[in-house]
Amino acid sequence: MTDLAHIRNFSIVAHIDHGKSTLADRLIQETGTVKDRDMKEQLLDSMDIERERGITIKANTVRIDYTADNGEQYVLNLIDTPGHVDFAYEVSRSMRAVEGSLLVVDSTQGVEAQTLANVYQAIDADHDIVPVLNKIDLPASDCDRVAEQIEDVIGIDASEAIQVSAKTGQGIHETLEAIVTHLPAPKGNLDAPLKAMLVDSWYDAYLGVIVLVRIMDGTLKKGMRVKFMSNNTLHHVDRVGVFRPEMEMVDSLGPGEIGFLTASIKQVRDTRVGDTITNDRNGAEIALDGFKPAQPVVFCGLFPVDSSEFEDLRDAIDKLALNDASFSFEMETSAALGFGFRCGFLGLLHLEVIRDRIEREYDIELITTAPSVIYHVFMKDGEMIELHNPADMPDPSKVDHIEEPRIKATILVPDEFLGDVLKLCQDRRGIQMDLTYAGSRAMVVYDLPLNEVVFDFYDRLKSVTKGYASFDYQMTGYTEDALVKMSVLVNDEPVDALSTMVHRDRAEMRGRAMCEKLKDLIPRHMFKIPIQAAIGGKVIARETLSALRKDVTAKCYGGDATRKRKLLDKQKAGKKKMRQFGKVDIPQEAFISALKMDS
Ligand SMILES: Nc1nc2c(ncn2[C@@H]2O[C@H](COP(=O)(O)OP(=O)(O)OP(=O)(O)O)[C@@H](O)[C@H]2O)c(=O)[nH]1
Repeated sequence: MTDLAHIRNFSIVAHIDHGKSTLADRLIQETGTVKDRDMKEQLLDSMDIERERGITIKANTVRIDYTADNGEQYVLNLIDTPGHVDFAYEVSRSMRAVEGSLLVVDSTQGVEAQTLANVYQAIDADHDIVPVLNKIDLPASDCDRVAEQIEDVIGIDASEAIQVSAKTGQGIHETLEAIVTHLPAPKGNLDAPLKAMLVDSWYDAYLGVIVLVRIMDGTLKKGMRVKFMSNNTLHHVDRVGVFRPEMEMVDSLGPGEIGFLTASIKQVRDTRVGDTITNDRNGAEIALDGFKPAQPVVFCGLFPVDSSEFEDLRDAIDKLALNDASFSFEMETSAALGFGFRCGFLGLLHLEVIRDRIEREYDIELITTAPSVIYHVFMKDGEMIELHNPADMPDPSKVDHIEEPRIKATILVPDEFLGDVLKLCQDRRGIQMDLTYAGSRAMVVYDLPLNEVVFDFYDRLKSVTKGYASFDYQMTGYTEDALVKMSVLVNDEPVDALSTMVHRDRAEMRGRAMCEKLKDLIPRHMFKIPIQAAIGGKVIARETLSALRKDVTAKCYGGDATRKRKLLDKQKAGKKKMRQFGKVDIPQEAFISALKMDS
């Protein structure tokens, strides 16, 4: 157990790619926490997929021993937090477990939208903040300008910002000293009953559920019985330990410390993030302020391309959900796609990560239907239905009105692209709330419908600004609008997986665009195929895919049977990734591509 005065708990907040993980690696290396030969790049990003995509998904933790220039021994606990908007909630909960933050800003870029969003979370959690200007080894680094920007835009003192290159190691020692001298020691009472905050939990194949905790008061000891206060369940603590970053067992953890426990818990779902853990008897009476649970905001259907893989998909989803309480699912049947699951995600990146993991780790090819947000459908009889799937839209004659979720989006963009960004937001039914300048960059705040953002807004934003814009959002609430369900019919059969909710004024444009896209995406068949978009019974757009006249084997005149078979086999292989709708084959990519909008 370490005395409180010699503990510092901190997190690193940064915009994506500003060097948070590299800096964490450097801090670990400089203090000899991991031997040089064991050092891999981005040590804290443990999952393969994270390493490949270079993004941090789960919060990770490491305990670092550091002997400061004053000769004293300190324990530094770093909780690494994700930088992407989808995981803003994970950032907020880990923030509550520490007292300070390093604010990392790339000195060649400056403050970005996620820098703001994350630093505001740190300020909300009452953190002391040490600004760090990273990437000073690069010629484009401009520390004075960026320090000024931090003061102007964020409003914190940056006169003592530390200049660092996480790449070369310059400034790392100064950063460690600043953590010890500028960040506060945690507070806590050793003699009080145990009060530990459940910060995070995940499933480990060998140890069962691992629970990351921050001890507020009292002591957590191996062998003791504890109570989870949210549901009064009792558990026998069989291991207590810390991350260095590998697990190291210890006998106990005291106030201010961060570590983990295991207690033969089988499912992540049995551990509620934000819960308070205390003694089974004479425990704390008042729990810590709970956190809000993560709510999925984007829903889509996942179906196996090969329907015989449904059970495998169920297995994969069950396993993934064990480790990810923010991912929700229920079984879904679709006339067109057969059996599958309707799944809820924190955002699009979360969706992509889960889909990739199913395809890659479980080797199941998937059809992903159009992502949708949750609509509130108010019926004439006063009932309110939460609509997760446009295919379940009730009969419109019984609907009184529909509300959709809206967001407050903050976009930072260099001046020259401002016009394009405003146009994009306007086209997506946005309402401009604010426009300010910080140097040569504009900061625009828009009120936008979430449904216009979930699909490809971020891709479009990146492409119209050549990657220079940064974007962050928060949900604000629900408002009523003129929304309708648009269905798509291929060869006169409705394809429910392609139905979407759209604004009435845009329905025709969207319908036309979708039919044109589908016409390109669906291969020609031996017969003519009408492709239609409709609202209720009314067709609003139509394209016709003409019939394929030539038989692929026709040119193999003569009787070369092998060649003919080869050609047919080739055609079959091409079909593998398609699903049949009535008599029509629709390729997998059509489901996503058809919904991408060009504006
Ligand atoms: N030249 C230079 N490159 C750096 C420095 N620090 C980080 N990088 C590079 O910048 C890129 C992003 O760094 P990361 O550490 O992955 O950024 P991050 O903020 O952790 O990103 P996420 O974990 O995805 O949020 C990587 O290619 C790093 O190698 C630095 O000081 N100098």
